[in-house]
Amino acid sequence: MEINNISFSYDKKNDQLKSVTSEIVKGKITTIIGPNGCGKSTLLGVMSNNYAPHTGQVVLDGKELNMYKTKELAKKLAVVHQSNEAPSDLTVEKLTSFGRLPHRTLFAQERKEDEEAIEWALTCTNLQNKRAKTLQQLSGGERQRVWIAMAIAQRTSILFLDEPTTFLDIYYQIEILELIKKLNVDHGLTIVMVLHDMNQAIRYSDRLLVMKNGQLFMEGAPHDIMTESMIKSVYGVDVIVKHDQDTGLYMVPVGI
Ligand SMILES: Nc1ncnc2c1ncn2[C@@H]1O[C@H](COP(=O)(O)OP(=O)(O)OP(=O)(O)O)[C@@H](O)[C@H]1O
Repeated sequence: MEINNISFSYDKKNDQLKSVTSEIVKGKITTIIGPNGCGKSTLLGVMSNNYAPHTGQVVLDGKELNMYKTKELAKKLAVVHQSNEAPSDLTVEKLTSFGRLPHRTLFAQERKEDEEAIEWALTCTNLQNKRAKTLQQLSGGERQRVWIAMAIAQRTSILFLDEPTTFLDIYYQIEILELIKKLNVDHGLTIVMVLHDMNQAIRYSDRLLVMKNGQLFMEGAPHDIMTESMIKSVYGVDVIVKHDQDTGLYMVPVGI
């Protein structure tokens, strides 16, 4: 996916994205980081054709995003949004099956291919035993896995996740990030996610897009770009960057 000179405004006065140019590399995990309000979710929204940029274009597989029909794009790209709501009486299996809608025609019966995709999604997310449960019977971590199951049941090669670990305790955060990694390594999904935790971003990403004030401030491999001066410029926070033989690169905030 190519992101070519994207500018976007919600109110047609101030640009929330300013001339953003980048590339999402196939088969890699790319994480968008940056301070609150810098435009991470907005960029994800433009990259999934939710918002139309007023300049520039996003090109997926050689075709501009706005040239795709909704269903056609939904066969290539799935999104797990920041907050999700569903009627509380729907079961895990039913919600997961909604991921198949782009592949079905009106009134069509579920086909073998749909059943297989749903089973695959439930297995990947370890929800087979929870399939008959409703959302309100699940923990926050399990609920997040249901939204991921629904998205991957779409069987796309690209998966976007906006802050997938928010509101989860550290155990469930790691569980979700390990699941995302597995989807990337074992199933070849191209991942683009937004994260706030920089140490998790370093650990789970091949590439980082660092945003500041609606602009792409820097991009590259975590080891190349995560420096004390970069964090200070972007977040205004003093950090110490450490290299550990076992855990790799990590950073410790020391003040503002
Ligand atoms: N629907 C909207 N209408 C108008 N302005 C919006 C809308 N959504 C976001 N904004 C504004 O656009 C800017 C970028 O917001 P965005 O949500 O993309 O930032 P973010 O980096 O994802 O923030 P956070 O880390 O807090 O989730 C902010 O100034 C925000 O107030």
